Amino acid sequence: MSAITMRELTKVYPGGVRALDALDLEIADGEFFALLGPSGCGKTTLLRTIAGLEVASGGSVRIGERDVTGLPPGKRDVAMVFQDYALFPHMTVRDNIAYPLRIKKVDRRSRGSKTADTAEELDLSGLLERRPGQLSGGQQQRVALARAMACHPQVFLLDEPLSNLDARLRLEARTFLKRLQRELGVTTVFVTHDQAEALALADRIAVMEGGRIRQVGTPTEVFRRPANTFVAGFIGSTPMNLVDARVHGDELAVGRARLPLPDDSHGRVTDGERLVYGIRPEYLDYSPTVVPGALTGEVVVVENLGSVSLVSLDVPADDTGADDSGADDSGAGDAAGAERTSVQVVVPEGGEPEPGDTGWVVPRPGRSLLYRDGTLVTATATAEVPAPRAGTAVRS
Ligand SMILES: Nc1ncnc2c1ncn2[C@@H]1O[C@H](COP(=O)(O)OP(=O)(O)OP(=O)(O)O)[C@@H](O)[C@H]1O
Repeated sequence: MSAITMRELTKVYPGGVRALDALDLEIADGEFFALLGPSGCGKTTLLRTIAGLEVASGGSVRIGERDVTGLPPGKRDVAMVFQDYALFPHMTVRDNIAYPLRIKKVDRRSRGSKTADTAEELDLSGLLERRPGQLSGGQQQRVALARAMACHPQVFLLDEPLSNLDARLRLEARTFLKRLQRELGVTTVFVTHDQAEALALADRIAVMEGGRIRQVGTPTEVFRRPANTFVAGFIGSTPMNLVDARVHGDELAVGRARLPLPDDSHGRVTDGERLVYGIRPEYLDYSPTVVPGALTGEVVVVENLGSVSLVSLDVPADDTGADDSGADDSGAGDAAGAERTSVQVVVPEGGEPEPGDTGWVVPRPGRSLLYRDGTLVTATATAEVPAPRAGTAVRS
């Protein structure tokens, strides 16, 4: 078990693609850590560079006390599980699990006992004589994990560990993986492009873009307080509402609505300043009746998500004329096709409106965020993040 520390880690592929750009990251001993981001952001390159399968172009990787930057994969004491599991098709499950022990020249007797123990732990004892082709996807995944575990490495590296499983098996495997990691307590880094998977599994998440890290935090932190609009748009099963706004005294003008300034923005914004107002659809309450000052608009789409619906409202976004010309009061702004923006709100079962209805949406206290030039305007202290409740609104 070990911490992993990366300093100014850079990887430039032949041809000039800068897949990792002077990246700094610390992963704690025993942590279950997710690398998350869109395709091409450098997740797999980072994992492979920790494993030693890619050679860093600059910077360093430390595992525990050791600088492993120049070491080959076999000398790093890490085990990697590949997306396609990379099992040997001609070998039995037993031989697949024992393979790395054989490479390490572990004697036959302890090889046998370690293989049996690991198989037992992963519920594979009854399958030891089968070949990979005779196993289900979930069983193959467990064999790949067993092969990685048999050597008791300091670090597990998992590349999209659940992506080859169908939706139901994936949920099962998720629970299994989380329990296993907790029991073993081995520092584990996994790559995923699925934000729901990262939120559900990880102790902490690094959200990456273009070879850099845009935010590192617990699932609660990245969900509730995305550090920038990139993370705000990427995390969450429905993206955060991000709407143009203007500071108006101690209020915020969003379209024609006047909202209270978020608590932690007091003293950090100036009157008249243009910012982006962010609020998650889960943290807005829908009202079919007038709420003075609230955001209001026409319901355009109602999507049924099971126990809740996602309601999209078309909200007038343009507040520029409101104070200066009084044109808004005449309704001329609408007729002239004033800018509109879409605001989404999660509505519980039974309260869904119909398309064409007029609705009002009210932010829950403490959930509104402000972004200046794409960066969160905040006091930054994570202590300000309310403690997560059981059954938090993070959906997966
Ligand atoms: N062997 C290579 N040679 C040249 N460029 C590469 C190589 N491997 C990856 N790249 C480039 O490096 C960047 C990062 O790729 P990487 O595979 O690390 O991204 P990723 O976040 O894992 O993406 P995905 O989710 O699609 O797997 C991409 O622009 C990719 O095209």
